[in-house]
Amino acid sequence: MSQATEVVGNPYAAELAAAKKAVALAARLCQRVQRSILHSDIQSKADKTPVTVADYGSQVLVCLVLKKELPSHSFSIIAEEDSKDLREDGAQEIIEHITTLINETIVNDGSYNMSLSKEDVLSAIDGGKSEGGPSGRHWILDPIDGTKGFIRGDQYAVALGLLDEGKVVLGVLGCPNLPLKSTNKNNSSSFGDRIGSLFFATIGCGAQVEALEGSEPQKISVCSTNNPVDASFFESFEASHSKRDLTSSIAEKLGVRAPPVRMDSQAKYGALARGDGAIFLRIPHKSYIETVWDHAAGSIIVTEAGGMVKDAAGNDLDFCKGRYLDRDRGIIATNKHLMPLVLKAVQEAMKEEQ
Ligand SMILES: Nc1ncnc2c1ncn2[C@@H]1O[C@H](COP(=O)(O)O)[C@@H](OP(=O)(O)O)[C@H]1O
Ligand SMILES: [Mg+2]
Ligand SMILES: [Mg+2]
Ligand SMILES: [Mg+2]
Repeated sequence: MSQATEVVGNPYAAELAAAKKAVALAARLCQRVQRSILHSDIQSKADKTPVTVADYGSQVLVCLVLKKELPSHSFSIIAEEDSKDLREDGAQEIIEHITTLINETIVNDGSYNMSLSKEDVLSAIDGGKSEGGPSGRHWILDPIDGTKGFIRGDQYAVALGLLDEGKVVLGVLGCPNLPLKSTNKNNSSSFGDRIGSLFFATIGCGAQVEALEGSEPQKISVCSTNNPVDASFFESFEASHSKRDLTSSIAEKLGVRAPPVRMDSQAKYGALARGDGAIFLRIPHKSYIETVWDHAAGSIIVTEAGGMVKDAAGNDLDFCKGRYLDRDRGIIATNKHLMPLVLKAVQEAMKEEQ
């Protein structure tokens, strides 16, 4: 489909074009950092989860591109990172490194003739403090989702969504390490062996994928199986993010035969949306509270590809309660045939949980 046909009838065409540009540019910075990541590029946050120079750099670049490309829009963004740790004593070197990475990425891209100072970088990071909510428009950004995968050299995603009057209306997922070709033979395309996938969707317009560095977009859809025996399921690579005793008991109840496909980040939602697997299970420990940026982009890509995304009680995810997701524990994504069966198995497994 050409760019021109893509925008016809899409009320979010301008926002989608800006979001794709923002995610693609941020992904370039991430790819460069991942190729030669150093110990000094990584910090530990107060909650003991990691953050890298690329998480900060990606957040700044996404905000910068959205503001440049949509100058007449008021700008509110709920983003994962803040500058608190970068404002502590001893962080000068890391801020300098982040600033250099951002400025070099801007120069190499050539779209904007500008250079940011260290203070510009810190205040751009802090621009992500919006509380979102049910009214107005708010971007939702995970500058690197799957930071642990990113550090390991595995999958990660730059994930950007748009909330409009309480509903996620647009999502873009940049997955630099995900092959463009689906592993589902029924969805095989002419994409060859290229690595780097950009998934995107706007409400009512379907979901598509193209090469991260640009190619003709292709419509995608979730796999259509109605038999769980033929289904495979995705779960987190990190064992601490989703309880494996529960996911394996759910798979057993469903009769799923294939072993789980373990992958970091919302790349799982992208892979599910194009039919690489049939079910995504995320059942964190009871005390864990989900954030909106971990699911906004991925969930609209799956629903626009014909799938469903629910919490463990079968409710839709509610993205308009602020920075945290208001949901019953657990997130399940699958197609419309399998959802009732998976929900039943999830609820049974949770009842039996020790
Ligand atoms: N103990 C925990 N339980 C569940 N999720 C966790 C977690 N610690 C971190 N996470 C979240 O899991 C996300 C990665 O998801 P996945 O498991 O699908 O790779 C992380 O996103 P970030 O990497 O953006 O911080 C983080 O928000
Ligand atoms: Mg994080
Ligand atoms: Mg995340
Ligand atoms: Mg993140």
